[in-house]
Amino acid sequence: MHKPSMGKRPRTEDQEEPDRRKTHERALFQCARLILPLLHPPELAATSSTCKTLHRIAKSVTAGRTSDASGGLEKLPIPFANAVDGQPYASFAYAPTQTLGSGQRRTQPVFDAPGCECERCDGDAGCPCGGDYLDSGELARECGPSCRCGVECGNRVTQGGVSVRLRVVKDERKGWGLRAGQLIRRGQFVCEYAGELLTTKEARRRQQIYDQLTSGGWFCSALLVVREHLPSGKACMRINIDATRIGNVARFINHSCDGGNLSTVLMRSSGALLPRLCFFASRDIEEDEEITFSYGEIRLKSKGLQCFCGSSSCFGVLPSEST
Ligand SMILES: C[S@@+](CC[C@H](N)C(=O)[O-])C[C@H]1O[C@@H](n2cnc3c(N)ncnc32)[C@H](O)[C@@H]1O
Repeated sequence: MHKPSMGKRPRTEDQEEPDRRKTHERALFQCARLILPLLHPPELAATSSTCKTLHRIAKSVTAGRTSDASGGLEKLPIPFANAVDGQPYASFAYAPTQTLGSGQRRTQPVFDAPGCECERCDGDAGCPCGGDYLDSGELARECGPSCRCGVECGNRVTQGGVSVRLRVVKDERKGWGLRAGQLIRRGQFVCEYAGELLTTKEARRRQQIYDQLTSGGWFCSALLVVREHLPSGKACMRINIDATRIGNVARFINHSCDGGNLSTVLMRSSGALLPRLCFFASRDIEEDEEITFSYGEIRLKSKGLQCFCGSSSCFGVLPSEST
């Protein structure tokens, strides 16, 4: 005789379906939360239109990118603001300090600077690494890896990243630009120009590509060439920093023919391999004022990109040098 079973009745396929779907959705959600933040804006938009779950995650990725250009890599968030068009943010990989570009060998010439032996360097007139950045001309020194003091030393102001409030704001004619999010006092450190350090050969190769892209439409390159004259006066060291693909907030600083409101300082940290290009406020900068500097004096291309700096000394054309 057939006896009814007292245990659980086996579930039908129809009953299992919702559970299976939930498991799939959970797995999709977890994968998407890891993968979507890695996508470029067009891929993110395409993915977002495939289903509600991905749309929701893509929206939160966009909101995160818009609220902080540094993606949490600086002490303070650096939000984007755009009242010009629908682009919520600019896409690039954020690096708070310089990185070695492709083709660069890892062995760089070491700058032979002995570090200091101070217990505390703050206000210590005897510290050999110190100096007043604004009055030091274009070259300055800070404590660094070969010093006895630690990272908290007051003579390492450019090594902690951005510590003033900044915003990236879109302008109709100049594209994205950097604005002060607070009053910045004369002499305050604003940011370093961080990007990929390139060999001159690689810089020239990239510049050619960027020139072609720029002539073909709206493209902004951020390749900066810095020339440092060595004390002998006979030689010149050249530093090529490309912040176009990998860089920090300095890649948004636009040019001003009157020199803008920043001083550029080549900063050497005692014992560090290479100097870094650092920006300090050359005067008080009001909240919401655009932060600018001069890209240079030379204009090789008389028909170069039009300048919209708006200063009374505007040349009408952006500086252009042979790379
Ligand atoms: C380093 S990027 C600065 C950020 C850029 N505006 C963006 O949208 O990413 C340099 C480019 O910005 C634009 N730019 C900078 N200063 C400008 C100015 N004064 N007038 C017009 N365009 C400017 C040019 O297209 C230039 O090639």
